[in-house]
Amino acid sequence: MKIAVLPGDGIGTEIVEQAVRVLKALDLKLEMETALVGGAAYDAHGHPLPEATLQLAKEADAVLFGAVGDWKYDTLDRPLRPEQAILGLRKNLGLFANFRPAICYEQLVGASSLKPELVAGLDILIIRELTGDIYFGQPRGRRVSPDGHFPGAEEAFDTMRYSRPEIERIARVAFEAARKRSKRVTSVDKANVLETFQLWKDVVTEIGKEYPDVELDHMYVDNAAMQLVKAPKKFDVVVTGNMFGDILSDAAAMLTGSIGMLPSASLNSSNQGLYEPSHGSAPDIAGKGVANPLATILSAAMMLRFSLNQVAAADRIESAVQKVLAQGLRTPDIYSEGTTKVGTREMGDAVLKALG
Ligand SMILES: NC(=O)c1ccc[n+]([C@@H]2O[C@H](COP(=O)([O-])OP(=O)(O)OC[C@H]3O[C@@H](n4cnc5c(N)ncnc54)[C@H](O)[C@@H]3O)[C@@H](O)[C@H]2O)c1
Ligand SMILES: CC(C)[C@H](C(=O)O)[C@@H](O)C(=O)O
Ligand SMILES: [Mg+2]
Repeated sequence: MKIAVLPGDGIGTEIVEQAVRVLKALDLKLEMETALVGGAAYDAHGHPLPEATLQLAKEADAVLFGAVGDWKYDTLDRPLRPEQAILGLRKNLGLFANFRPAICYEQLVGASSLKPELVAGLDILIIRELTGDIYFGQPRGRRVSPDGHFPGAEEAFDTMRYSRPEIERIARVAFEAARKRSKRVTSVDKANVLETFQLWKDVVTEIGKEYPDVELDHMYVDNAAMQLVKAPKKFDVVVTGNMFGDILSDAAAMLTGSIGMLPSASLNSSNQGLYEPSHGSAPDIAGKGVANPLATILSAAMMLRFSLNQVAAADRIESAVQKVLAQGLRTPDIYSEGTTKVGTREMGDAVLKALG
């Protein structure tokens, strides 16, 4: 089983290091090969997603990804910016289905910015479409405005678009996932304003008829953002487009205590997957050894479960994470009084030890 390990930038290298240590300790005969990606690859090779890195990812059974980006690259031409690496991997590998489970572990109820009773027992799954929407729609660009409110002014534009098959396949992913959980799907859209999301709603409703055992409801994204902080436990599986999913999953992260707790899996139709924390390279804390590695370690567990068919090993990692939280160990992002503050590496050490 071959894993492409792409740490990337900022805290990406620190957190992936811990996940790799955990994977190695499992004795699974995993072949891991590391490559540069993002700003690190740009610095070394002049491109955020070098051909060799893309090739490695394509040939691997799964990809373990850290994070990319730093403010210092924000003035580069867009194709050279670090973020294009993760977008390019998603597109090139066809990783259209992004799973972002937001689980509030019992020990972290107090770490959430919401009242404990709102998040205790929370277990929701955001399924984000990952290769379409305004992220990839053409045309896009900057130009002199030919019309509009200010003809002749500089303007920029992007295109939001979804095709029926793109919506059908992500809807099926959501309904199938719901069948294994509490059989409820909330489809989040903006059909009251956008054609793209009227089609989204129509198609999800049609596919829903193939799953009569799953209850489907629809919610506008603005309301969904509000409900997510008002009564998050009312949700089970949430399915939505690329951009709304990006925003709602960061919001959902805080229900779990920290964005440092939110893992993710991005799958294609052959179950090849890329596994990464939902957060970014966190330049504000990079190099300080304080980043929370648990989202990445939990992403590695998802990799074992979804792409490598190593369910027992995935269980071992997830129980080890629960154990270290029960021991009271906390990186600063999830720290609260009465617990023990540890750094990235110490948290990795503790998970290793707790693997048993
Ligand atoms: N998939 C990715 O690679 C990815 C995802 C999101 C953002 N980014 C990039 O990361 C860079 C920084 O973006 P941002 O600041 O908006 O988002 P971010 O997720 O990197 O950080 C947001 C906040 O959360 C904190 N944080 C994030 N991960 C943490 C962890 N594991 N432990 C503790 N605290 C953590 C950060 O310190 C920061 O205060 C940008 O260049 C952005 O484009 C990359
Ligand atoms: C870095 C960026 C391209 C990425 C996204 O917007 O998808 C990130 O925010 C994420 O959530 O994975
Ligand atoms: Mg995001």
